[in-house]
Amino acid sequence: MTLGRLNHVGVATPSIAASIETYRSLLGATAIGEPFDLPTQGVKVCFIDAPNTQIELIEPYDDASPIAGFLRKNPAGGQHHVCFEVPDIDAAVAELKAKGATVLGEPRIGAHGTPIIFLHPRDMGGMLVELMESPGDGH
Ligand SMILES: CC[C@H](C(=O)O)C(=O)SCCNC(=O)CCNC(=O)[C@H](O)C(C)(C)COP(=O)(O)OP(=O)(O)OC[C@H]1O[C@@H](n2cnc3c(N)ncnc32)[C@H](O)[C@@H]1OP(=O)(O)O
Ligand SMILES: [Co+2]
Repeated sequence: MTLGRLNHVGVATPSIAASIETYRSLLGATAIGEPFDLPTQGVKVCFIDAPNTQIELIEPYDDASPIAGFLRKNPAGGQHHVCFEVPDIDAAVAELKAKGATVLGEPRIGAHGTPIIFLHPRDMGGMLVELMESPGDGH
């Protein structure tokens, strides 16, 4: 497995609209994508571009959202996960499982339209790590 670029930092929020305003007013964010729903993953998503990576704002799509528990513990939201790119998600999953890591679920299509998986925080020193297969356009 080859660790690739940091594709995005996932930030959980109770309100994407409020977070957009914070990034715009405090940090001068200008490249703010249109929010969109990803019901298959239980979240609403909005990407804010930085020169070398993205902030992925995620808000629960419904009460069954995988981030609902996180927001109950952290009502104001906060850093939720980091996502690194890998060249081949299936090869990465096989290698990680062989190393005894807990891969959460099966590869499924994420917000960039390529397959993703998550490693359990206990395998990564308390940090939720997402791996995504590199998109063809490099972004
Ligand atoms: C996929 C679309 C988009 C994309 O980029 O394409 C996204 O990234 S959407 C992101 C939302 N989806 C996910 O997060 C899916 C993977 N996450 C999970 O399966 C769960 O959230 C899981 C298993 C990490 C935690 O589940 P849950 O919150 O229900 O369990 P617990 O509250 O019991 O937590 C267990 C243990 O993990 C710690 N924890 C939970 N969330 C995080 C986190 N974000 N970062 C670090 N640690 C986390 C929690 O504190 C518990 O620790 P413990 O020491 O056992 O108390
Ligand atoms: Co993500």
